[in-house]
Amino acid sequence: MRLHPAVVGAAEEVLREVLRFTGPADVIISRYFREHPKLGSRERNAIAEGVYAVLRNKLAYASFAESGYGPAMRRLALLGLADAAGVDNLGSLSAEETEWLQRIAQIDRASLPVTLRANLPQWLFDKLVARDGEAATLELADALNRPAPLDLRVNALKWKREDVIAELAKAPIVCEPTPYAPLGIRVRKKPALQNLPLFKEGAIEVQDEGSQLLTHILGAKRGEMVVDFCAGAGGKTLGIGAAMRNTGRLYAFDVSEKRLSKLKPRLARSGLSNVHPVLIAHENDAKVKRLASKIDRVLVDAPCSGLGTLRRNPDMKWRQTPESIVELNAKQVSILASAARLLKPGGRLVYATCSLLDEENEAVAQQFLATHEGFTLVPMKDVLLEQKIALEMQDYLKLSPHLHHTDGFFAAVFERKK
Ligand SMILES: C[S@@+](CC[C@H](N)C(=O)[O-])C[C@H]1O[C@@H](n2cnc3c(N)ncnc32)[C@H](O)[C@@H]1O
Repeated sequence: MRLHPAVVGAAEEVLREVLRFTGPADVIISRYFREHPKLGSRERNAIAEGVYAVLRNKLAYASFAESGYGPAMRRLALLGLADAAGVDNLGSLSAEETEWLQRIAQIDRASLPVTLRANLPQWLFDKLVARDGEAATLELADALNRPAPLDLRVNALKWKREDVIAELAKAPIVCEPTPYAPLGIRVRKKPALQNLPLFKEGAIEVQDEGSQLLTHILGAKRGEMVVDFCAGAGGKTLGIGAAMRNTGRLYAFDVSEKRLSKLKPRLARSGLSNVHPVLIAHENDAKVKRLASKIDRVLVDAPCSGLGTLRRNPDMKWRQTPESIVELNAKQVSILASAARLLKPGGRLVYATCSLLDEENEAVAQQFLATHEGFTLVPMKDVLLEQKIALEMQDYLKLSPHLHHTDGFFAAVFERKK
């Protein structure tokens, strides 16, 4: 069915704003939809997916848009919409525009120069090629430039995974268990979940399989004292609280009141009563210091470049710069040092990011070990064995979309010496 002709102008307007990179693309898109309530759901979907397609393929599309007709922003919008909805579903195109889009569709992407195929900013492309080589970088870029599947986590307090899969099948929603995360479900298409009874009663949450694995790596147990240092809206907090079987005490720290406030309704749905959200001013806040040496496990899901989540947030690659990575790096080191003071002897500290860059990952872990004699590295392969997770890793967890079909994640586990 053809889309309303207004989608092209709307996509153009949204793109103009998004490509200024003054804020996250999802926030700009949601605001536009709030301000334009008459747009239908198919149109909204095509506009959002079309804008995301431009962000994913920006370099290649900019080169394609050197040919074509009409204003440059319209050409980009048409390329994105054609990718998201198909040329035949776009109404109101001129004959030349349709013919142009059909010509572009014939281009063999493998014949493009490597930088256009990768669609990464030059600094990032160069960094990855220097580390992994060109072939592996292109494979990684290809996986990062595709939309992510929809993964769910089952709330183990309330349901078993196989029962949720059977219940979803009745909807009917086609899904399967995730290969590595024991409570994960991968959904084939992207159905609306918000109105499902399973969602309303807190049996499921949307969470990438990689993110779920971090919760298991922390290994929190019944009755323990645990801190989720950078809890945000609580993606991982909810999984940790359930792993603790709603016992013990789980502090959810964050410096963002807005993000922590999004945790509240999720907590209410989850049935957890062991979680204590705590707004802190910074990582050295007195509220943190009060818990020094009292905690069994701390997760530092550090603020990072987010370059491992480009499947969901393709704008991040254009918004990050080498300078922003340096700033984030200083924050990561400082948060990790403060979090380390919380641990009891024998306690475990997990440092995690959704970055693909060594300077946010191994380099931070190695610097931590070099400056914290009281801690040792627990090799990731041992942690995964303890948790019965069938993933081949050495010292660290390194998940990558082209190898594991998850977002890109890194994790290191440290233990405070007894
Ligand atoms: C990667 S996000 C966390 C995502 C969250 N753990 C989840 O699973 O949904 C990083 C978080 O760190 C928070 N943050 C930034 N600086 C911080 C600091 N100094 N101390 C604690 N949290 C901080 C940010 O507000 C953000 O919510």
